[in-house]
Amino acid sequence: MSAHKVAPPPHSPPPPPVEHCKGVNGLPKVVLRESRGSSAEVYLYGGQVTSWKNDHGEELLFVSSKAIFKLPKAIRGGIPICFPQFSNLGSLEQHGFARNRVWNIDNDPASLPTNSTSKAYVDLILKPSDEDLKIWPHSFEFRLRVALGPGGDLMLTSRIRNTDAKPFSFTFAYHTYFSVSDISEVRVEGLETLDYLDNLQNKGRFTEQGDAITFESEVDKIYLSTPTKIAILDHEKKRTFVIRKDGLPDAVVWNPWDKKAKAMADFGDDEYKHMLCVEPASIEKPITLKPGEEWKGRQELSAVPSSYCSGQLDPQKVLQGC
Ligand SMILES: O=P(O)(O)OC[C@H]1O[C@H](O)[C@H](O)[C@@H](O)[C@@H]1O
Repeated sequence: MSAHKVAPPPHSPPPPPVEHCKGVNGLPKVVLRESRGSSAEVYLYGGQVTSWKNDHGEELLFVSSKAIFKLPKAIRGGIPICFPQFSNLGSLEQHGFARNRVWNIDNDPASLPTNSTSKAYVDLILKPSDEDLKIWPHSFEFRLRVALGPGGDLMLTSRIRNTDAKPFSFTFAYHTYFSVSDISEVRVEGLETLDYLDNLQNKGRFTEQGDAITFESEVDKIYLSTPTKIAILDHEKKRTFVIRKDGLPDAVVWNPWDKKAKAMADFGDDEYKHMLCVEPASIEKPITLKPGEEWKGRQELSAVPSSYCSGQLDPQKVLQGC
């Protein structure tokens, strides 16, 4: 008799690829999920990615335990967007205002070519308010797409259009905070032998010497005319981040180290050991847009096991995408 046969439990539906919900302090955020398990979170505050997890649920970005999710302080970690000014290179506040404005969902994004079948993406838009126009008198539309690829890659595409009647110029960076096991075990490949401006030496211009970039003290450098691919090798985690970028010739490398860490209210004293910023940017040569023109800048992040390259931390293999 089959009277006692228990029906199999109903399958719970898979979580949606895009979910709009509330984050810290009730701030609106969007969660992206890919079917194999990777995920990302984007706050409308700052248009800022604050989480990127692989399909094992491991966090790949650094966000400070002391981050303040409250206007007007930018969120410390994830991927703040520096626009229309990087650092203090102009009359605006440090890193411009895009990172501490509330962005909107863009329900009518002008079409972007998609080369992926993923539905896990969101389009945001930032337009200047009347107050913004007083401090930076240029009309623009900034469209940001954040997308997760089927393999868990995180892609950010920025499109900035001049909707003004006169040209304007800006500098830009994706201020990406990577999570690393131990900064002293990390190497960056792809920037060796390049020229850089050293923020710790009055932006003086120097040429990088030696093989790879390793870390044993504070670093704050703007590498110039960098290749489209940069790798961060985390020896202890046996993980390599590969950064691919387009439209962004420069790359900032920043770690505040112990003294600066202590001086930052929204950053833990020892957290510098577990983060590294590598920031695809356009700084040395500001971008100029004529009325009606649009600029596009992209960064694509992947995290691969270092053993992916046959167990060798061979930078050339990583950079060639073996
Ligand atoms: O503290 P923030 O305004 O977020 O800036 C954090 C850092 O951003 C960049 O990496 C700059 O090159 C650094 O000079 C700066 O200290």
